[in-house]
Amino acid sequence: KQVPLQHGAHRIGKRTDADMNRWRDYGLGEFIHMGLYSILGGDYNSMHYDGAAEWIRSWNKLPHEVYDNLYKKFDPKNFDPEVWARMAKNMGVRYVTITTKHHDGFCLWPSKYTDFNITKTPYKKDMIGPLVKAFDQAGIDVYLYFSVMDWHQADWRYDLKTVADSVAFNRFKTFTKNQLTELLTLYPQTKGLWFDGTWDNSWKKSGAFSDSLDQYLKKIHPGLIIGSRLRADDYGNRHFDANGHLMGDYEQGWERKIPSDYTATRGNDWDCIMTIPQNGWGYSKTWMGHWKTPYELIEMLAKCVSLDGNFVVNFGPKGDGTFRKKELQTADSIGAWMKVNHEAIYNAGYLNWTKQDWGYYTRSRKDGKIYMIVFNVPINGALKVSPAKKEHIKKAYLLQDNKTLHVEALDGNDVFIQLEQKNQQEPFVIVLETGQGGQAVEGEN
Ligand SMILES: C[C@@H]1N[C@@H](c2cn(-c3ccccc3)nn2)[C@H](O)[C@@H]1O
Repeated sequence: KQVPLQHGAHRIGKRTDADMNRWRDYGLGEFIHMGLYSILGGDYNSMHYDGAAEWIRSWNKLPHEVYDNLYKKFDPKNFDPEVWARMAKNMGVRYVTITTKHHDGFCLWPSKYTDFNITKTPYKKDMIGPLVKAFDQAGIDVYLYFSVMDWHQADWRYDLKTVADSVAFNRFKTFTKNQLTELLTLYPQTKGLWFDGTWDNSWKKSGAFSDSLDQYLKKIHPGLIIGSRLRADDYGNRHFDANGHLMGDYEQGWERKIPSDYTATRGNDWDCIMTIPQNGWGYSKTWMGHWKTPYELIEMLAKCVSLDGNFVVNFGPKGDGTFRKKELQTADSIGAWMKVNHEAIYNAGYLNWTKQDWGYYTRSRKDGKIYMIVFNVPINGALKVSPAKKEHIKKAYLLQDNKTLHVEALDGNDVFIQLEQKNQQEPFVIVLETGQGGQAVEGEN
């Protein structure tokens, strides 16, 4: 039963314009967290903050004014936007999301709405403009991360309990709208805005504003892509309105987690953003716990694309503007794999065949070609494939060298695909050519 809403979803079902179709086909993306927190790297006074490094300002051992005065030290001397763009290109990403202002309120662009910005630092120069230009020239689409929650602004409120709260928060809303207008005006190449810091009651009570802000931003920047983390509906629901419809162009809730299966995606567009360490987005001198290997990240990428999503790997450059070695190596390894196997990732999505243990299926949205991205080769070297009804496997071959593989018919239209050499050292892709109807391969007599 649907309830009447003033500020619910603007559209039911996927956005199908050219900009969104391009977004849907990205496959692989990159997130970059750079800010004052990058200077500390998760440490202060030789103590290590074991929360997420970009949240160190919230640590009771670090006085707010000490953190806020870090702007006097912000000087990424070794920052080179071309190096950042080349690294992304080499990794094979097709979109990048960069922090313009994180929760701490420090702006990496010359905002005229607050002095807490990069022009007041020893570095002085705008970082966002050169980055947008460099990525744009590298053919990588740019999205701008913007935190609504802003710990530096006196008018920010976690909740609206009094009239005074609402008066202050109204000023804050105007400030927010002004900064967003400024970003879209200064950097018109931007394809979308990535909102964060919208989980508090103050914003949940501002559904009408978030609705009008979304519409305003799309009016001044047609085609702009905004995920589901911006809006709240009439009742403070986020991501999905009271009628279960997604508010936003894609579901932006998958932070460090991946849908278990296709049903969990509710048939919406979505992407998953993922840290290489267990948690922590800004640079941290000591990565706590497990660092995901390139193969773990490639498996997450394959799983996301197999479920019609994109996968976005986060990097946290150091305060000097360079990346730690481990991150460069990770980008390199993923890039090497993508060079050989990108056909199974770009412009590819969900295939409704039964999931098998050896890995993930993707189907090209361009030509319908089917890919098997294999991570787990069974002991007997036989990969089971159960096509949907009426689909038959005509041919199977390795993407990397076009080597045809033997296909053995089983019951119905199931087959075993036989692998000769079982000593695969890394995830690999098999291409399947299918035909409709008829017995595609000779059964073994
Ligand atoms: C993209 C990531 N989102 C920010 C974040 C998420 N959260 C958060 C807050 C409440 C519940 C769960 C997660 N806190 N900060 C992280 O700091 C990083 O920017």
